[in-house]
Amino acid sequence: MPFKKDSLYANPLGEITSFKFDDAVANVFPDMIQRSVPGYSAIISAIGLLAGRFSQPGSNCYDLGCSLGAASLAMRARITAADCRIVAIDNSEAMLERFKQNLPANSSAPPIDILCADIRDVVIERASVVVLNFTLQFVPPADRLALLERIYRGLLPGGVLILSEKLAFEDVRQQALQVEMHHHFKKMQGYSDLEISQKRSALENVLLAESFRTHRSRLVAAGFASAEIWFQYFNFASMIALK
Ligand SMILES: C[S@@+](CC[C@H](N)C(=O)[O-])C[C@H]1O[C@@H](n2cnc3c(N)ncnc32)[C@H](O)[C@@H]1O
Ligand SMILES: O=C(O)C(=O)C[C@]1(C(=O)O)C=C[C@@H](O)C=C1
Repeated sequence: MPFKKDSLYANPLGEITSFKFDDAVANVFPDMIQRSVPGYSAIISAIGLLAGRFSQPGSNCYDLGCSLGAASLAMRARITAADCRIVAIDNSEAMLERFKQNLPANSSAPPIDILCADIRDVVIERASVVVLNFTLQFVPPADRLALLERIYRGLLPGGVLILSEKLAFEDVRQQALQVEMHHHFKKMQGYSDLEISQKRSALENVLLAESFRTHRSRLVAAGFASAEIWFQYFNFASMIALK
């Protein structure tokens, strides 16, 4: 199934419906995320490097909200610890169908189990690496602490959570500037003003971004020993939380 250029918001839409990870989005997702998230490729590569560093023999590496499996594949290419298993979970059938169809066979690399489930319901166990790459922002805020607590409990000593999110800023001028610069980034990637504004409306009340301060205090409340940003490009950041 070839992936196409994202033009979902290119024409005026009478009514803008809430953003969903449906067939239409899954069909264009690699192009959409690459042109929408500044630094996406760098983050995916680094997830592979971090999985190489943190994976422990006989452990599970989770990709929560895996979409088409970019982070799972980056981890698979870098894990050298024996008997690891990658568990990739998403609740979008449209995404997982395409992930399975495009998964290159590699019998010498860790197996990837692909599960269709809500990440708020799955058991996390014997984990050395857990990835939430632009997924927590779509989980209702009231459910975020419980999810992070379950991840923390499922991590082995020495385990890591890689949490990438669109950020919000407490300072009003910072917030306005970073959003403006993100929109400039999207224009540079070929999106029109109409595409940018219609997508923004579709994401309203669906993608709920929070500040780094909120993320860090929640991670600490969930049990993590420390949490730091290792990458940021405007209002998109990736954090490392250590057990
Ligand atoms: C922005 S995409 C993630 C991109 C992907 N991690 C990557 O690195 O390419 C967010 C994904 O999270 C999934 N998702 C959102 N909420 C979820 C939930 N409660 N349970 C499972 N998957 C969820 C969506 O279906 C979507 O595929
Ligand atoms: O396009 C935007 O403005 C975004 O916020 C980017 C974003 C994300 O951060 O997940 C939103 C939805 C799509 O899944 C791809 C990227």
